[in-house]
Amino acid sequence: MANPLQARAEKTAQLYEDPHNPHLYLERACIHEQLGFPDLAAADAYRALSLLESVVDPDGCEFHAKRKIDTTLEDIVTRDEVKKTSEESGEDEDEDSSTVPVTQEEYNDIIGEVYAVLVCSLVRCGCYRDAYEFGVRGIGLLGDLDADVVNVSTASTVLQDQMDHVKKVFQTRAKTNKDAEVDLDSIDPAVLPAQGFARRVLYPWNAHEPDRCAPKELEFLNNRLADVAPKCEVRAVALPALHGASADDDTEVSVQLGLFAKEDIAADEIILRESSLLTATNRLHDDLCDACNAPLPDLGAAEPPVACEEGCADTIFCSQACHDTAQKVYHGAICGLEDGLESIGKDIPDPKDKADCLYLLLLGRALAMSATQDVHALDLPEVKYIWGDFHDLDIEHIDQSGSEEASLPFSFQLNILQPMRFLEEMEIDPYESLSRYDTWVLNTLYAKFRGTASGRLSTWDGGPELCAVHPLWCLANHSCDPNVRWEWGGEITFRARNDEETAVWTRTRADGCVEMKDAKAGGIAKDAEILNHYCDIGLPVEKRREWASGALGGNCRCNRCVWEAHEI
Ligand SMILES: C[S@@+](CC[C@H](N)C(=O)[O-])C[C@H]1O[C@@H](n2cnc3c(N)ncnc32)[C@H](O)[C@@H]1O
Repeated sequence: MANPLQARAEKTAQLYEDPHNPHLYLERACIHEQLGFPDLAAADAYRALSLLESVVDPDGCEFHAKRKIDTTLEDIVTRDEVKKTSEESGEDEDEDSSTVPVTQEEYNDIIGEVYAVLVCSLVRCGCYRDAYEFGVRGIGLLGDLDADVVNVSTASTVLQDQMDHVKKVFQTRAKTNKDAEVDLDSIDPAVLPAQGFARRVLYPWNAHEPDRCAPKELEFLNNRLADVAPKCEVRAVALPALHGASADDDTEVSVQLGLFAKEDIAADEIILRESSLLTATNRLHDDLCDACNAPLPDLGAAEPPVACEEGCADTIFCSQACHDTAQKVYHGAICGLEDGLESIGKDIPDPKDKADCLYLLLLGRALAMSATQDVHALDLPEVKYIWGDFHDLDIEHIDQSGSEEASLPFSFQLNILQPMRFLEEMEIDPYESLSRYDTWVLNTLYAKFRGTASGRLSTWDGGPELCAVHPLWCLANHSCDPNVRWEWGGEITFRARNDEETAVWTRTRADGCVEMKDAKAGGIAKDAEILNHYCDIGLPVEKRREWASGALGGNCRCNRCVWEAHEI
């Protein structure tokens, strides 16, 4: 392929014109595979598969596979025949005379390759559970097809090879005898990992990401900050680079943003108050405001809770103001559609999956915001300027074995299937809306949320139940010797620490003596950086590093950590 990026752009443009064409999704999946994006390839192959299913089960599918007619006589004849048949039967289902339905022959031609690409891509991402499910389905289906059908035997061989790989993963996970033969039917899919990884990168075709350190963008952010934190300012700052190879080089820096004090700030002063509608909860039938997640007032209060008047029975707001804002910001597009949407990502039995599902719900809120405001999700002000912790991308050198860049949790359920369900429940055609909600857009949203969202734990079971992105609050960097505390009720706040709250540095010398450094005074001096804490600062250095490494992208190298770990 001459230039895969160019080929991808051309194929994507064709898809925008011809969004229900499974051939094009399969072709783009192959380009994504070559570009080293098996996650995007899996999503395209799944779109092709879902559309192809309509060929064999037209009544069971909402979206039907069709393609723009080309100028061949055959296509024109087919189009005219379809038109005649629907006129005779009184149907006017497909008024679009520029498309023809995908035929059974076309289905037979590509179904094998679609399964092969889907399963290979899921295996490459490490999503073995869904790779197994589709592999078994594909092998069964291809077995039923005529062996003469084009590509079937090649695809069957590919699927069998992939299943051999899945069997090995199963044997390792289930700790069974490695030399024993494993029967595909005996595999318990629950033993296989469902979550793999995708590259966490700024996609070369992503034209939505701003140059956050440019003076114009800094001015924009500072204007927004004026109301939320009048004594603070956003500035560019050089932080130690903490990812992978850079982690060993303590001179390498990453230029990012941070919050700074514009003037002296007294101890205990609240310096930032921010509320956000980019929130999500996994509690069903909640007693929290649907918009800001503040507790709902009592029914008998002077200003009682406000229900959605369009019949969303479980959508309650803490005030008329939250109701009105919600309608404009995110609820407009989903008003009246609560029943279908309610079941997605909530009531998760396994606590391990709860945090990941909260990110899915946050994604759902971002989709609702985008649809309500008719704005691309990556251009929403709550999203556009937040940190995505992207790794550098070398598109010329693709590491097929999986690379350090592949650090974004990725699963078939959370990145492909459930987002499509969200769109369908929102009455948005996921194929026609590809330019807005393509998988790379969703991955970018996830990368941003995973780097910045704050979570709240349930008072019932200690599991995560609430999360939100506060786009200005999250500009503050971390230190294990922070100068602020944060609290999150309806709004999130920063309060300057007082003398009793600043961290005491402690380390044990080789001779067993404990060394301590006097804690700093509270308050924040003009021009000092506002330093938040992403972990409990009462923990010892190893534990703090362990807890904060996910949010930081590596081991903390703040002054306190470096001193306590005897690195200076
Ligand atoms: C919530 S964001 C903080 C704001 C971010 N600097 C920005 O430009 O928007 C978290 C990211 O900031 C960086 N960061 C925060 N504190 C850091 C620290 N003490 N050392 C190195 N990097 C830090 C890490 O890259 C981390 O993934």
